[in-house]
Amino acid sequence: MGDTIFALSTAFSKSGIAVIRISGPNSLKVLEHFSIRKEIKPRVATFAKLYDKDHQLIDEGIILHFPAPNSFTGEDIIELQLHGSKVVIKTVLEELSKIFVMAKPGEFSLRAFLNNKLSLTAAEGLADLIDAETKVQAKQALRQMSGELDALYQEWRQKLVNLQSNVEAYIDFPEDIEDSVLRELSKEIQNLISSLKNHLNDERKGERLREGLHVVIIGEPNVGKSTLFNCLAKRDIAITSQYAGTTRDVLEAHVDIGGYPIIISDTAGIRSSSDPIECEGIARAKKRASAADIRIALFDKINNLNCETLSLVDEQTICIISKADSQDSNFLPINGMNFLPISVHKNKGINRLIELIKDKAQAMLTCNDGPVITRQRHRNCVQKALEYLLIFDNKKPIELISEDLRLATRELGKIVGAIGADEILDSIFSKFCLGK
Ligand SMILES: Nc1nc2c(c(=O)[nH]1)N(C=O)[C@@H](CNc1ccc(C(=O)N[C@@H](CCC(=O)O)C(=O)O)cc1)CN2
Ligand SMILES: Nc1nc2c(ncn2[C@@H]2O[C@H](COP(=O)(O)OP(=O)(O)OP(=O)(O)O)[C@@H](O)[C@H]2O)c(=O)[nH]1
Ligand SMILES: [K+]
Ligand SMILES: [Mg+2]
Repeated sequence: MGDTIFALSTAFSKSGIAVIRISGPNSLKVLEHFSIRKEIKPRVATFAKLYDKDHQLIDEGIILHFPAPNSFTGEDIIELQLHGSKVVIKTVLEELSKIFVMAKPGEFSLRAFLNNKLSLTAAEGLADLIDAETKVQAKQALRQMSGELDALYQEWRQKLVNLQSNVEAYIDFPEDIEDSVLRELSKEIQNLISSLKNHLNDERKGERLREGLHVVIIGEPNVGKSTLFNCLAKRDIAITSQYAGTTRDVLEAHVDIGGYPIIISDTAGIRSSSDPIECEGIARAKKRASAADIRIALFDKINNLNCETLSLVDEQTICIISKADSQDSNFLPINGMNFLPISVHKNKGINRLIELIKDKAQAMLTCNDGPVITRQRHRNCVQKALEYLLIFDNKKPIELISEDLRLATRELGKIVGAIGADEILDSIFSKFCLGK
């Protein structure tokens, strides 16, 4: 630590206001550097002018001082709230680099974590909030920022620490340990095992919510896939035409459906083809279809349903009759399946389709109880902790029992940052954005 760092915390683009943050023991030096003469009172917004060494005005702005330890990072912070002009931003950053060090991505949050201002999972939640594209994603991030997930893992970890210290009391006198103590220990461990298993058995809902749900549109050529794709994306992304075989590459759009993050893909029409490029497109379409969470299968002929598309239909597939321009959008039961007629051209059934996607997303992404795993990192650690608990056997020598408990504790410690190996912190914070 030690260094005083700075970064632009807002986006580098033309904007109303730009915020530059400076954090570290020497941050107040910035006042002298820009010849700011006004007294800057702690935590009070002060209007001031910034000058360069030749007494030329750079900009006028608002200065904030958050004295340590009562700041976001826990260090002395100065904020320069300037006009969002690229020239102003560039000039000020250039000046700051003469006296301070440019912050690395996530370095402010890393310092906040190291100064106990943020738990590790709360810092991850903060990064998720910034990355969130929909309300439900933001809600999950805010829950994690509030410390729920941290509290859960800390509670489990503390239980393990207590159990381990109970066991260790007997290490030098293993013959003194009574059966009732071992039975109690077994019981506690079985309880933890079932809590951890429960927590892991979540169908990756939290992670999927963070990443977005993959929905793919499939069907034979010319059924109107790209037309529907553009309609759902509310943008003219894909080329549509009357010629079968128009789409070759998989196209993607991020859309917000009822607060749920959906990554929707348009694909090449599936048919047998001798054109090698079209064949590659079809192979990609099939691959994407099987990897997706939800499929939307389009058929434009009720009486002659395309077999190859039908073979890709499963529980998580929404079956659509497309180009149903003169039809009501009520489900049609065909061969024991329900087909929703839609028409993009006549705007029929589209809202119903959106509702269907939303319902499926809700079912796949909503966890009812307790804080959830939101990253693979959490899952890996909980899984490993579980594995150490599963090999618990109260007939083992006490030293071995104690060692397994220690290793399980360590895995939970990694999630909450109690085991703060540099490489763990590096891999987490380096993915944050600059200035955060
Ligand atoms: N201008 C500005 N807006 C911002 C931030 C910022 O750094 N600057 N934030 C940056 O992420 C977020 C707010 N987060 C913050 C977190 C803690 C403190 C802070 O001063 N904490 C003190 C006092 C807490 C209190 O008064 O309750 C502390 O923790 O001791 C400030 C902002 C969003 N908005
Ligand atoms: N009448 C009518 N025509 C439609 C509708 N949706 C799409 N079409 C027409 O169907 C034709 C094919 O549409 P596309 O969206 O290119 O079909 P596609 O499934 O993406 O085709 P490929 O990419 O070639 O597989 C175009 O002429 C569209 O205008 C609709 O709701 N009603
Ligand atoms: K087409
Ligand atoms: Mg197409």
